[in-house]
Amino acid sequence: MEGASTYRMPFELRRLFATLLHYCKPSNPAKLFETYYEHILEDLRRKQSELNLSEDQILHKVLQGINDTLESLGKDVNEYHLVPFKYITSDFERLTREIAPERNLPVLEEDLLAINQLNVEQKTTFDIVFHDDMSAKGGVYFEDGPGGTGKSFLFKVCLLTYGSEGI
Ligand SMILES: Nc1ncnc2c1ncn2[C@@H]1O[C@H](COP(=O)(O)OP(=O)(O)OP(=O)(O)O)[C@@H](O)[C@H]1O
Repeated sequence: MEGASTYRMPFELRRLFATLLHYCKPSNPAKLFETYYEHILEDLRRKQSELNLSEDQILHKVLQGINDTLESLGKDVNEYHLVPFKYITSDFERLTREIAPERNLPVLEEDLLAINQLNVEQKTTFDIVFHDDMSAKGGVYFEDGPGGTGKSFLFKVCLLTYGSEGI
């Protein structure tokens, strides 16, 4: 952790910290957490005044970052007793976590133009999906077809449209 803290980004340190907890089983996780706490929250500290974050909210976000990695390893941050209270994730945070990676995808200029390139089948599917969503009908859609027929292309256009509409 000490070496990594000099050249790794804080969010990477949270991931590394979680990985260490899981694979290296430190004898005193709370002490390790306390020692590197300021390193693993540096990014949040910088945004603290801009986002008006309290110390409790920063701690919550740090635990959330660690827990995200631990959950992908089948664990829970509460098992390590890093803090003297139970960490609880709200349903909203869970939902945001699923959506956030999609929202953070880099958008290229060519991607923004892709909506004008949809072929007839892609456009028909796109219209069905967005008509349903705009009319608040919503739904779950299953996209299938032979390889190379443009499923990923259509999916990318749908994602970008969702993002730009703020849906
Ligand atoms: N409407 C379109 N206009 C221009 N290029 C397209 C269009 N649709 C798909 N393509 C291009 O065709 C190629 C194959 O498309 P895509 O990867 O979306 O197919 P796919 O059905 O997801 O394939 P696979 O099932 O093999 O992953 C890609 O290079 C993609 O950019």
